[in-house]
This record gives sequence, C-alpha cells and structure tokens, in this order.
Amino acid sequence: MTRVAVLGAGSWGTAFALVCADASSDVVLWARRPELAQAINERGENPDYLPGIALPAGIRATSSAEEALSGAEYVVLAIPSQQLRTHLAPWSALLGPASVLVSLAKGVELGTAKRMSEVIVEVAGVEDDRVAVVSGPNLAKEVAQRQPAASVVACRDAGVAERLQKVCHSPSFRPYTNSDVTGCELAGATKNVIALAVGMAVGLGFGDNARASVITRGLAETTRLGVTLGADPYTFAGLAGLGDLVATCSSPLSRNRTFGEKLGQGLSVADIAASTRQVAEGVKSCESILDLARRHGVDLPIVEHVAYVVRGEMTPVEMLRSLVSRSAKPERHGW
Ligand SMILES: NC(=O)C1=CN([C@@H]2O[C@H](COP(=O)(O)OP(=O)(O)OC[C@H]3O[C@@H](n4cnc5c(N)ncnc54)[C@H](O)[C@@H]3O)[C@@H](O)[C@H]2O)C=CC1
Ligand SMILES: O=C(CO)COP(=O)(O)O
Repeated sequence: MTRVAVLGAGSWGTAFALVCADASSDVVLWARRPELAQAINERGENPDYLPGIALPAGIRATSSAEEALSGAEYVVLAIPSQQLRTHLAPWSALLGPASVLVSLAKGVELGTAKRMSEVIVEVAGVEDDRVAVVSGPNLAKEVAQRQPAASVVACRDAGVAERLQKVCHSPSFRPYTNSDVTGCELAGATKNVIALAVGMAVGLGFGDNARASVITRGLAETTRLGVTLGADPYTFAGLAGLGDLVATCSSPLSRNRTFGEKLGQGLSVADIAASTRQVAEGVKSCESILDLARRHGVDLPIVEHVAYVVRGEMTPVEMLRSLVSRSAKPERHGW
C-alpha cells in the first residue's frame, strides 16, 4: 500500500487526504494543533475545516511531523504559500531519499516572487524531478463530498506524474498529467487574484457581463505572464487554467471570490481577514505576482488594480472604472 503524508489539515489538505485514501493509499494527515489531530482521530471528521464530512478509515491524524513523514513515499504540502518555507525547513531532514514532494498551494512567495515548487526545491534541497504540483478546479468541500472533479498532476518527470496520478485517482477524482509545472502553478496562483476582482464586481452588484469580462481578460494576462516565463499556452486553456478560474470565480465556496465580494460591499481588508481562519491566497499573492511580472516586464492590469484595492489606494468601484477606461487596444497584443 502506498504511504502518503499530507502536511496541513486545512480544508484542501483534508479533502486531498480523503481522495488518496479513496484511491487506496495509507494516509497520515499532519495537523498543526494536537487538539485537531485528536478530534480527527476520535470523530472521524475534521470539525474545524470540513465539519459533517466522514473521513475514510484509511486516514490517521497526528501533530508529529516525524510520525507523518516516517516511511512516506509521497509528501503532500497543504500549507498556505506564505507559510510553506518556514514549515518545510525543519521537515527537510525527515524526508525519505526517494520521496516525492507534492505542492497543493496556490500562491507566489512574497519577497522572492518564487513559485511553490521553486521554494520546495530550494528549502528541501531536492531535484525538481521529485517535485510535483496538483492544481485544478477543486473546491475542497465539493471534492470531500465526492462530487466529480478533474485536476492536473504536473511534474517535470513524466514517470513521477504518472505514479502520482494513480495515487490520487479515486472514483470521484480524475487527475490528468502535465509536464508544465510553471504554467500550472502560475495559473493556480493568479486565478485567486482574478477571483478577488470578480468578487468585487459581484459585491458591487454587477452582473454576468462584468464577471465574464474579468475572467476572460484575467485569463489573457495570466497566459501572457506564463508564456513569458516559459509555460505552455495550452495549459491556460486546461483544467489548471480556465477550469480553475471558472470554478473559483463562479463559486460562493471560493474564499477569494467571497473576500472580493465583501470588499465590493464596502468591508475593509482587515475586517474581512479577521472574520475567518481560512486563507484567501490572492490577498497576498497579488503583490508577489505583480513583483514577478515586473521583473519580467509583463503588464498585468487586473492583478495590479487588485493590489491597489488591497493596499487601500483605490476603491473597488474606482478599480473597475479604471480598468474599463484603460487605453483601447486590440484583443490580442502579444500573449
Ligand atoms: N480550499 C480549497 O478549496 C483549495 C485550496 N487550495 C490551496 O491549498 C492551500 C491550503 O489551503 P486550505 O487547506 O484550503 O487552507 P485552510 O485555510 O483551509 O487551512 C490552512 C492550513 O494551513 C495550516 N497553517 C499553517 N500555518 C498557517 C498559518 N500561519 N496561517 C494559517 N494557516 C496555517 C493550517 O493549520 C491549516 O491546516 C492554499 O494554498 C490554497 O490556495 C487549492 C485547491 C483547493
Ligand atoms: O483553489 C480553489 C479551487 O480550485 C479554492 O479557491 P479558494 O482558495 O478561493 O477557496
């Protein structure tokens, strides 16, 4: 039986652990707080992040990273992007020599502008052919309810991607392989920022034209950034690109879209952040993605405008007005 360690018992870590257990793996789920690990083991559910969803018997929780990592062939990192480096550093010495590291996080690191797979390679000191990414339209609650969903397993090494694909191919979860790690990661991180912009439009009371326009132009700028950084343009038309963008920008389950909606309704960043324990990655990644784009001379107007709102330099209505009144141009200008 394949041994999988999932580090991070938030909503997506727990849902992904359930997928791997459904796909017949032996899963150990690491929670930061011992009381959460205990509750998961005693109640067979994660009361803080996925209440009411029964977890399969194949999942065992622990707050000891050493216990979770012991013998793990796949080490799944389900920690928010800005916390990944700090958490991974002490775990690196505990990793098996052939273990595969899998990132679930959708963000870009502040300060370094690095993608999560780059952070993992640097901190764990492993080659990038041992680092994989899972990204797609995968709202945790729906996945945990075993509603059908597809996703992408990306790794530079095709053999590693195919083996990981089997590890998480359950009766309700269908992963496809892809070798474009850069494209999948940039798509996953940037869609969170686009979802903030869509949420603001919804919160302001605008309808489907505004939503579809922001989604489509958001995809255009994401593709422009990705292609400049060497990604495959087709990735952005796939599950990790358009698929995740549509799911996140349409669903009230999305934390990023909901965060944006509250901004559109007039609440402040600080008040919204204080009202939830869950991460809306786009609130921080708007700055790191903008930083990355500037380092490569790429124009990302929607991401830039979301950053203005998050910094308090524009209101959501000013943001949308400013985006609409930008200088006229052809729909396709470069990628
Ligand atoms: N929830 C979802 O539907 C999906 C989430 N993701 C991505 O997965 C990653 C993890 O997200 P979730 O599990 O949904 O997050 P969550 O907010 O539900 O849980 C966060 C997890 O990280 C841990 N953590 C460690 N240090 C933390 C800190 N300083 N602050 C906050 N939490 C900390 C928490 O204990 C918890 O286990 C994010 O990058 C997210 O974008 C990807 C696909 C789906
Ligand atoms: O990434 C997600 C769905 O694929 C979840 O999006 P949120 O982080 O906005 O909830």
